[in-house]
Amino acid sequence: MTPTNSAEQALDEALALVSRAPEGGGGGGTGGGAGGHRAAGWQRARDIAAHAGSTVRARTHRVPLADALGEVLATPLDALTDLPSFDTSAMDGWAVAGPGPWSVRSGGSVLAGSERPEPLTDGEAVRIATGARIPADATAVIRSEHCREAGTQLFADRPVLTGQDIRPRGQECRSGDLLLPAGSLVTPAVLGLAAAAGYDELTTRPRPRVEILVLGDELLTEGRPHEGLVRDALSPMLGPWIGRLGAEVIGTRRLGDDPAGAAALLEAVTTSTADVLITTGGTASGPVDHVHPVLREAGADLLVDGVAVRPGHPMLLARTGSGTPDEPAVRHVVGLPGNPLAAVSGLLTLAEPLLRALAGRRRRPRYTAPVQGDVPGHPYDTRLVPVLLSDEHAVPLRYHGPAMLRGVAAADALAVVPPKGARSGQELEILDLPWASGGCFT
Ligand SMILES: Nc1nc2c(c(=O)[nH]1)N[C@H]1C(S)=C(S)[C@@H](COP(=O)(O)OP(=O)(O)OC[C@H]3O[C@@H](n4cnc5c(N)ncnc54)[C@H](O)[C@@H]3O)O[C@H]1N2
Ligand code: MOO
Repeated sequence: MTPTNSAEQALDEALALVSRAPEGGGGGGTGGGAGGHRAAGWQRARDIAAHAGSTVRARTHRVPLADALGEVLATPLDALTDLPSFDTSAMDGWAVAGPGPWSVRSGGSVLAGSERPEPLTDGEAVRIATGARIPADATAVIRSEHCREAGTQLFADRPVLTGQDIRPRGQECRSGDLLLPAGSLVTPAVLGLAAAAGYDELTTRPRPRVEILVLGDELLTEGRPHEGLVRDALSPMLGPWIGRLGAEVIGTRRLGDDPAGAAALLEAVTTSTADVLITTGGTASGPVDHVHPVLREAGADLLVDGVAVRPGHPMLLARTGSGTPDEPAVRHVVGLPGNPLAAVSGLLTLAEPLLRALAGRRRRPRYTAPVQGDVPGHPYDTRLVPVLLSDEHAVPLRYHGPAMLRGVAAADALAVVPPKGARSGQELEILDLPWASGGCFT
């Protein structure tokens, strides 16, 4: 089974043959692309995007614990207390002092959270709960199932070791110990640790702010496509997706293909309060594709202008502002192609590494999976193909054409198919979709 759309592939290959000159391997080189773009190799484009994000001066803020989820620690997490902060019982049972048998102290149990218990005298036992404070001079805790009461005496069923089932103060950490370094991702586990260690707030790097601009006159916001108009598939998809990438989406706007749309785009590129503008459509060389002209007019630096990847070829990354006192705001623009799967490709190729770096997050560890079935390749470009992940294989899905979302909507991940394709069983790099695994906590 070769679960690819071969007719579409043939067309893509034919187009590539007439529109670009071959570049050795396509994985790292550059070459003439759509509209004279200089396409970066796929991996190189990701590296440029990650580097662009890592060179922006980091902001920090102090937020309540719950708001820090998914952000990155801007300062080390030092313990504000010993943990545990008192000697505590690890089990429900008896705190005892010295060798047994012990005389049972009357007057109830020592419970978790109760006030400081009276010290034990040698030969004495008191009933104790898990998490309760150990009375001074106790030498061990005996689990309730390992001893028996007879009258006012307590007998152990097995030898009792000094210190058994007592968690001594500071066993996990001492006040001031480094628990996690700056740069750690705040996961649910980190929130738990921070709370245990006494934190109410954390100092983190704020999420990068993203504004989404959806370009196109042919887009409907409701109902069925008709009369050459299509539903806007990107507005509903991009906001939540970009949120899952760890960014804060401050707004999504739709702009027309007319001069007013171009003017609004120029204004956004030059004055938006977002760290990153993500545009869709208008990246190619059609009569109303005004992303390039607007970036030129804004004096933006084009860091990536086309990528040797299918779909998604005309995607771009640009930067405005230099971070100097004259131009304090550095702003990046990610131009995603309008074709919906091409936009997804741009999201994973450029937006994801850029946003990760701006958020201060480490790059995702790379991993591979063997592909099921031969996968045709583009002659020079990398392909990103929606796959389902089974226990053993990445299984390519159909409906992966640039204008289609049917494949990716059913997918766990995209597989990175090198130029010229892959043989069945070949290990392919896998790009997880943020909801499938390894995603953000948003
Ligand atoms: N002469 C050339 N033409 C094209 C080239 C090329 O190299 N030379 N590249 C093709 C490729 S590859 C892609 S991808 C597209 C990129 O086009 P744009 O980014 O300029 O996008 P548009 O032209 O505005 O739209 C393309 C396509 O996508 C539909 N679209 C746009 N926005 C949405 C949306 N929000 N929801 C759903 N569909 C959307 C739009 O209707 C078009 O069908 O350019 C090729 N052309
Ligand atoms: O094929 Mo274009 O590369 O993104 O649709």
